[in-house]
Amino acid sequence: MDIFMQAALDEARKGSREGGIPIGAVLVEEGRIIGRGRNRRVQQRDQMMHAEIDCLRNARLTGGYHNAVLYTTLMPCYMCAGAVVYFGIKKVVVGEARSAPAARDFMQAHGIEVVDLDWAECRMLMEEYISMNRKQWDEVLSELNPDLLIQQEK
Ligand SMILES: O=c1cc[nH]c(=O)[nH]1
Repeated sequence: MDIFMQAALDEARKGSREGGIPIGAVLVEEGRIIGRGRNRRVQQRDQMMHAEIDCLRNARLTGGYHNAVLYTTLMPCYMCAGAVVYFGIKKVVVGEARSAPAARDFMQAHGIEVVDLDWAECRMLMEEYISMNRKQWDEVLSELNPDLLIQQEK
């Protein structure tokens, strides 16, 4: 069991209890969690508030995260992947990558190591959320840049 993915999952579950989208993230440096966050789109009515962004906003300032690893329950989207690249994070560990089109290739093209654990718990949490909130999740997906989606299908 990966304790850091478990911590990200705890964030996702917290989000779910708040009525939000169950995606969580933690930032880890030298074996310690220095930031935690969860998707708060619904709670704060803020479409920028993805789990990874919330996590980075909450992270302790250390003068860069070059030695940090980001754990996130869902493969990061392009916005979150951009933040990962911006902050020089070198490794991202992902709970699952099936629930949404995402930016795996973009991160790898920037030299970031991406580890996909494909955890059943992460998948099930999202599957349950999507089945009960189809309209809300479709709204999230409809925000994605269609050009990027077409590129992924190729
Ligand atoms: O919180 C979220 C939502 C969608 N995609 C992400 O990468 N994070």
